[in-house]
Amino acid sequence: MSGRLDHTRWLIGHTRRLLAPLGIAVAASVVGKALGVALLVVSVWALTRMAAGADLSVAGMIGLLVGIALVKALLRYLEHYAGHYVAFTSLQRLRELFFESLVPQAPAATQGEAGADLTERATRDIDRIEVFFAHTLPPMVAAVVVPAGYVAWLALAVDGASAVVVGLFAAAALLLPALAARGSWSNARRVARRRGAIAAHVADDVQGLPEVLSMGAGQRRLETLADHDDDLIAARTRAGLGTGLRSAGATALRAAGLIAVLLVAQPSIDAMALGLAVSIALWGPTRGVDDFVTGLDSAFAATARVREIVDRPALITQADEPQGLPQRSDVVLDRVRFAYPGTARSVLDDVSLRFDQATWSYLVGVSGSGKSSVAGLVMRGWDPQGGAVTLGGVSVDRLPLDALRERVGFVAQRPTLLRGTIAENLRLARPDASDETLWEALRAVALEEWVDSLPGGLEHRVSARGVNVSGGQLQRLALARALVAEPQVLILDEALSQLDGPTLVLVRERLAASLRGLTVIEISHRADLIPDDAQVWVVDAGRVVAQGRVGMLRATDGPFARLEARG
Ligand SMILES: Nc1ncnc2c1ncn2[C@@H]1O[C@H](COP(=O)(O)OP(=O)(O)OP(=O)(O)O)[C@@H](O)[C@H]1O
Repeated sequence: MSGRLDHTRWLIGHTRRLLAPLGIAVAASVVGKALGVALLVVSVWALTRMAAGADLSVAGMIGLLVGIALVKALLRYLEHYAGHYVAFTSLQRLRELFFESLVPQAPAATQGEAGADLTERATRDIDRIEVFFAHTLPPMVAAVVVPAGYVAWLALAVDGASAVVVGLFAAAALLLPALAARGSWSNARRVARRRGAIAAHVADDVQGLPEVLSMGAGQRRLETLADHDDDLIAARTRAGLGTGLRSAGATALRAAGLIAVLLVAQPSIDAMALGLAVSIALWGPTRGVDDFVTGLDSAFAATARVREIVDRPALITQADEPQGLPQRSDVVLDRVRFAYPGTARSVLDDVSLRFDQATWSYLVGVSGSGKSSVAGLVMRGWDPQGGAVTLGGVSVDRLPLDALRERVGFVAQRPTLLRGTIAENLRLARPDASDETLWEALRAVALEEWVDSLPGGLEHRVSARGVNVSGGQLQRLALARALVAEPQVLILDEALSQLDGPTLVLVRERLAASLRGLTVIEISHRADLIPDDAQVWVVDAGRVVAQGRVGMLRATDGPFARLEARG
């Protein structure tokens, strides 16, 4: 597990191009805090001078103090502006990095329960890192430089003994947070882990609410959530106790510092007054360190969670010199052997398949036979351990990943719609697609009458995940969306499974009539209703067990006919 120093290096690596604004924030913090101390010190110095009979202009002193206060306010603004500029630019970069690193890991990293946890890492964890960028370096530098400067001034201009005492107590106040460092760090990581677990648990419950309630598992789920909560509360209580003890220690230290100054500076009134003024005024800059230490540990714990994703070795890698895109769009698997990462069992064993350009081919087999795994390999969700997967004669691992995934459209059995209008959903891949293109796609999936009948038509709003449309409408909308994207290969993974027989036949007929060079690979566990003239591949337990024209296979007593008989 990486430590704080390592996380600091990693985070600073993302601010390299922001050194100028960071420098401005640090300088503004140092000068601003020095002026804050000066307000008190100058006031006390003026009073001691006046008490000693010096002829100082009160108006002039007030003018000076007002001037210092104004400049200090301006510098405070500058410190915050520059600090937050650095923070938000860095956080934006981290978010980009997070998503960039997820792309080659998808869908493996984004499947199932990982979703909610990933969302927590991509949003709230990255937000928590703000403390590191915006509220750490400037106050940290100021907490060291400002006391050092005033102690030097005290020593040179007022009284050496008071300076030593003020310096020692200021240093002790700075070192106090370090005493609790180990406990606070492990606690911060525990808090971060628990927060992630709670977010994942709540997301699962919200998504699976009907199942949880119908299984009578509501109470049990709440109890598990309460356990996570208890753990979080315990960790946060411990963190609060640490902060409280540190704060009490710092207060005691400050009081002791004042008494010590009085003891060593007497009988000189000047040394006592100025020593006290510097001591009291330095509480601000030194307290700054204590303030950010807790937030900083949360930021490092959040950094660790973000790095668990970003630093994870990519499942698939981009070719150093990707090849140009092929003209053809036939898909071929040649003697492919594949086991999911971390598992020993081959789910595809010596599999060779061929899906010709501009044809609608079928890949059928019982549940678990390896059909979806084929789709995953074509889109490079994973890479096979043996054999080759080619598109238009070029190995898919030689193609730029973005271009490959643009070319290969995919419609899942349970697709997701985004909250918005039907038109917005259909235009997901092509924001500039015309209304006519959208209607054409809707006609191809036999949805044009339904959309036309909706209030607003194309502008009708669908809810997130498409809960206000039926399963079959959802699947057909997803298919229309894939058609608008104009892929060259379209993989339908049980994507028409919720359609009744006649609608299924109608959609296949309409689509097949408008293929225009599109290569369609339909994955299904059902063999009935497939047209007689279609090419089909039958897989079973990760092996190809039959292949040919459907009509021919139907007439033979073999794997296809047996699959069809299962219904
Ligand atoms: N991400 C994964 N990690 C590990 N094993 C997996 C993963 N996805 C699928 N498998 C396993 O690989 C085998 C083939 O699964 P696959 O999803 O390819 O089958 P399928 O024929 O598409 O099944 P279905 O018709 O039920 O969708 C199954 O035994 C499954 O448990």
